[in-house]
Amino acid sequence: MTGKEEMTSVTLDLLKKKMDDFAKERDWEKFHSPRNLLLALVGEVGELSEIFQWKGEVPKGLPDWKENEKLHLGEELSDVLLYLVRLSDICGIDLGQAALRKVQLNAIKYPVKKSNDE
Ligand SMILES: Nc1ccn([C@H]2C[C@H](O)[C@@H](COP(=O)(O)OP(=O)(O)OP(=O)(O)O)O2)c(=O)n1
Repeated sequence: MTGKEEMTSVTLDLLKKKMDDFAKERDWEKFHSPRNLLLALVGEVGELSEIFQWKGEVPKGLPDWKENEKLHLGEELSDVLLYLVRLSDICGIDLGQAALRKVQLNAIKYPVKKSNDE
């Protein structure tokens, strides 16, 4: 990674471009079909789950975790994100816009007043 990239805020569009370049450079576009990407995504969610498996409840911020455990967690979270971004791109979905719209729909479905009353 270049110094410039480290200072640039990471956007979904940047990750989308990185994944597209990664696949093109290796001639792996043929493998990145919607179904393959979905299965890869689910596999990475499994790897993410394994990190928490058998640990019991974990305090927020993971204060007792070693640095290498947190590094591993970051890697698995990233794999999930990267496959999700790639799957969305290959399906022609603008993930950022879709997520923003979903946040708005959630706010309508769960009004602040109503949820505070319950
Ligand atoms: N056909 C592929 C294979 C890999 N990747 C990228 C996306 C993921 O970020 C990462 C996944 O790589 P691995 O399949 O090697 O999985 P892990 O990194 O989790 O390794 P391991 O399963 O050995 O823990 O590489 C990809 O885009 N397309």
